[in-house]
Amino acid sequence: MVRFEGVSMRYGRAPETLKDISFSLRQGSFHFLTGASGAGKSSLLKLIYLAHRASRGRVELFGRDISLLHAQDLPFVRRRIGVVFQEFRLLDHLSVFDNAALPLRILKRKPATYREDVAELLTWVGLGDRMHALPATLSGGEKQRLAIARAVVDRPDILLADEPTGNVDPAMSLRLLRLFVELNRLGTTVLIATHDEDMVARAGRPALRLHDGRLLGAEATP
Ligand SMILES: Nc1ncnc2c1ncn2[C@@H]1O[C@H](COP(=O)(O)OP(=O)(O)OP(=O)(O)O)[C@@H](O)[C@H]1O
Repeated sequence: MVRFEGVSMRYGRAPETLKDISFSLRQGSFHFLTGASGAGKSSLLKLIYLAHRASRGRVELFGRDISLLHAQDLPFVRRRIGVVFQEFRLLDHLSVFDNAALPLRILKRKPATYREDVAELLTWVGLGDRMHALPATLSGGEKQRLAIARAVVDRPDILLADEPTGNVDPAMSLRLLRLFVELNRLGTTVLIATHDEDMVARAGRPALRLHDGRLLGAEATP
């Protein structure tokens, strides 16, 4: 699903943020990505969701070297990847329901085909009674849960989540973890960047550990 071979990346002319990273994520696997603030977790996710290019090495997605993808292929590849951004990136003028349904709206699916599923998903993340609200009226934790609902609504092949439980209480964190586990059980490859070592321990899943832009440890390659 995802394969990095000797990958480095830098922002502009700055020194390398990620250095010589190699790992692979098999289809259907579930990993955490841990490391101190600034270790490079978000940067590594950016390489996978094609928001940034490697400065060295090779990144493969779905068995294809991404440097060989044509520009017109990029939207199709991106569509297979659900992303929970650290800063949510919700659309302020759309309701909670329409934000959650956004990937389906972009695909021009008919609302009648997804209305119930989206409502059920929003209920699952505890937003069943906020479906008609605007994002500006939500708490930080509610925004985070909406961002998660939007990322998983179209059952992506890969789910990337950047600190997805940073703003919620332990009970909701557990509930969201169960949502990720359930999605993974249905076949989605999951990679969650987090500081939450308790969640990592509880989940009993392998972790890729970043330190100062380098990947540590034998756990890194499943
Ligand atoms: N857009 C950018 N331009 C320049 N430098 C950046 C940019 N984004 C991140 N960096 C730098 O890259 C390094 C890694 O940042 P990154 O956000 O990937 O770390 P992180 O492990 O996700 O941190 P956190 O847990 O605080 O989110 C940091 O030194 C950061 O300042």
